[in-house]
Amino acid sequence: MNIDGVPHRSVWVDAEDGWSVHIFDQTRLPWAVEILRLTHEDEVAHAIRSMQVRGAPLIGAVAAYGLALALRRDASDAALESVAAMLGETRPTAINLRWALARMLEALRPVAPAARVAAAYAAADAIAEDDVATCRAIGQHGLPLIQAIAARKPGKPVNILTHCNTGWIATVDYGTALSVIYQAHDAGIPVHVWVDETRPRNQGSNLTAWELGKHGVPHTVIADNAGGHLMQHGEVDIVLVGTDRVTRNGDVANKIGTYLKALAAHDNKVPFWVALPHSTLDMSVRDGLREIPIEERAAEEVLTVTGRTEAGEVVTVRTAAPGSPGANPAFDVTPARLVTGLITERGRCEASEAGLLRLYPEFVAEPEFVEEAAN
Ligand SMILES: CSC[C@H]1O[C@H](OP(=O)(O)O)[C@H](O)[C@@H]1O
Repeated sequence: MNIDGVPHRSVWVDAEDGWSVHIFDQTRLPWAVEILRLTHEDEVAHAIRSMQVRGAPLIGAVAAYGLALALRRDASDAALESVAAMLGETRPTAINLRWALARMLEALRPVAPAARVAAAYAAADAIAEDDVATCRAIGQHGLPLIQAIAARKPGKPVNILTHCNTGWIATVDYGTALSVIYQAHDAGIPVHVWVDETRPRNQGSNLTAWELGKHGVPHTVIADNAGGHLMQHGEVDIVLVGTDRVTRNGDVANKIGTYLKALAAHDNKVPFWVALPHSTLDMSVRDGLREIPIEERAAEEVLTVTGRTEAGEVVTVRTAAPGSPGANPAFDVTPARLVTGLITERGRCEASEAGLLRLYPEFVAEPEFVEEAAN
């Protein structure tokens, strides 16, 4: 995707020094496009924890580069293992983080310390390039869904509801659910996107709306609680969301509020599709509700809101009553029974073990749990 016509990526190695890592500060978007130059694994860990960088596939890619940064100072076995473990603990729900670090460990453990830095950057680059190709392919496999709806309502926009941000800023490029939307828009299909604001961090109103506006995709920001009403009144043709972890039986962990959208979609017979790259699969888990760790973030995120004043100052203000406590589960789990289907880089399938194994036959044998591989 582009920013103002400039081809862009969400993470890149500095072309001048060849080793520092650049990301956007997503806590400053859409009000300012600020680039952070990361030079130490602790800066990477902070960026992930604070959501300066966020998005399941992207945090995996950035953590991979964070490991490369650490090895520049200490490429020992002990450093390799301890930094991978530290980065793996920054956020618990998105399996992509552990998937990427497991891939890095698999690539680097056999390499002599003296050759590890070059190998680490090569492995991190491979993860990033894999994500770009994967997310582009997700868009291509999702496109027929939009085309089929458009064919049934010629000349009218396909109304798509999406939750959180699953665009190019949440991945290395293209996005997941938004990759489908971009490809439909770029193919000339009239689309309109209902953008859930996605409290508490407003990834929808801040990031998805910014991305869609930059790309000229018609959209409307709505309160998180409006989606069910719109579905009841026939204003939503399809729900398209991303995910942070899909289990072997098709359960879907995603941003808090996704489950409620799935319930409303089910009740109104609106197709509910989930877009994901292979790095979001956790085929060692069979019961998402009981086994996927749900990140509990600071209550402050619920009790406040961040925005820009008329004077252009970005501020955070408390919106909740003084003294009231808050709770902030950052994800929820949508059971497979509420998911119409999964859109992956290999094609579409039903949200079930049989569906996933048809696309990913290599997972027939239960794999070692990814977390164990990363530790
Ligand atoms: C393609 S991003 C997938 C997923 O990640 C987001 O979580 P967060 O904003 O907390 O990093 C959100 O759940 C997206 O659906």
